[in-house]
Amino acid sequence: MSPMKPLAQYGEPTNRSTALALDAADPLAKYKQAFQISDPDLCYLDGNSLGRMPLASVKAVNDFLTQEWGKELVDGWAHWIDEAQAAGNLLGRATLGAAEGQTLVQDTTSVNFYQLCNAAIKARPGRKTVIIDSSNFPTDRYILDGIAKDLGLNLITLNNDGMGGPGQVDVAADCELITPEILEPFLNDDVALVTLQVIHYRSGSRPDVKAITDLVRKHGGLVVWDASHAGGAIDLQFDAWGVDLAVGCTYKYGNSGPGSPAWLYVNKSIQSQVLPTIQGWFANDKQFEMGPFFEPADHIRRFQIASPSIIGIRAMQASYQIIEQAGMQAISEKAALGTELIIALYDAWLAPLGFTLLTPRDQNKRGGHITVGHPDAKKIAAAMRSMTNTIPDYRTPDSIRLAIAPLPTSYTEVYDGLKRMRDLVQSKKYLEIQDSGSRVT
Ligand SMILES: Nc1ccccc1C(=O)C[C@H](N)C(=O)O
Repeated sequence: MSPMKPLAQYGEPTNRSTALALDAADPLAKYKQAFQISDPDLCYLDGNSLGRMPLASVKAVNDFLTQEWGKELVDGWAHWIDEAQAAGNLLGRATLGAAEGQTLVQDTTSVNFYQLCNAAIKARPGRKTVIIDSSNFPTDRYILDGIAKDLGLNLITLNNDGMGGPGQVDVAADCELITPEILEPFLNDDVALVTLQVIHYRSGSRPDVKAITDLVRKHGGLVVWDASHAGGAIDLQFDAWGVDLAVGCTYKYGNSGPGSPAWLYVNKSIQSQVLPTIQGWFANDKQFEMGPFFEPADHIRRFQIASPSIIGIRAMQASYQIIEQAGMQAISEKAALGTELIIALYDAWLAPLGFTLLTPRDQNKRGGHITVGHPDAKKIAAAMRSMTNTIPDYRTPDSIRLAIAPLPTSYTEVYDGLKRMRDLVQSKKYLEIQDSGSRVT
């Protein structure tokens, strides 16, 4: 597979022929057919929230129902029992740069985050400070706040977006980005845990995972990374970067379906030092002896709580096999080029209409989505859906996220979506939009 050339070599970004030329040269173009495309006119730019459905998932789930559960009944457990680990190995290999035995596919990102944050804090006894940023995803902020209250810890919220939070301290960050320089003044021998996003959910910024992990380690603390918006979009190399602990979901760029099982990663080098807070029976070393005492396995299973969702795992495996085949290098390259196209169209079309760019221009500092700000963002995002057959998403207070999910999204889809967005805002027709009444944005 030959690598893609820089954007400028395909032509002027505002010409549709440029997007068509990008698609013609795209080594991943064929993968769009692997997904259900019910409406070919729809520009789906929200793969950063919920990925499209791979056609292979239908067969995988159906086969599970009829050939496994339906036929095998309880005997199926003989081969289902370790599926959280098998699925974890696939996900780790395909998307995390993780060798076997360090990843589990189970539960939700929230539960996995709770488990790993608690484990990290307890692995640093005597340390009483935990650090998060105010632009972090709500579930991470709320869960860490709960843990801090439970364990009597001092929670520092780095106020990098002006929204504040418990124990807030103001920091000057560009595009919300937490850098080692911003973080370092808060690190000392009282800090047990720092938790950050690999790709910021709102702004799309990407911190330097290795540099921050090394810095926190130098001060004796641990980092829990949330890679929900990064997995399947950028080429993660957790083993090589020395990441200790990480979590993420599988329903965004992982295309595994709404509520699909999430994952956790615990580096082999620290597995013996960290323990689960929710001591489920799957974590017990001799699980089927069902003994009176909890004795955790000395490997990744010590973080498994309970029965894996096999139906969810079958859908997830179908999707991650496609990702593995396509390869994260090609996928991350398309995310970089596709987001560059979005930025070029933003410069030409959106900036003159009063939009601002909230994502870094440096492709090493972003992932698969670009975020633009506008005072009428909520209305514009809703009108794009109902009036132009283009799906972005809105995030409070004033952001619209526009993503290229590299496997199912074409460059032309991105181009058409951005053009419809420009025309809509230029015409001011979006001002006529009525609130849909949905709780979801
Ligand atoms: N699980 C959901 C259920 C309903 C609506 C959105 C979600 C999301 O996951 C949102 C995503 N994490 C985001 O960055 O906005």
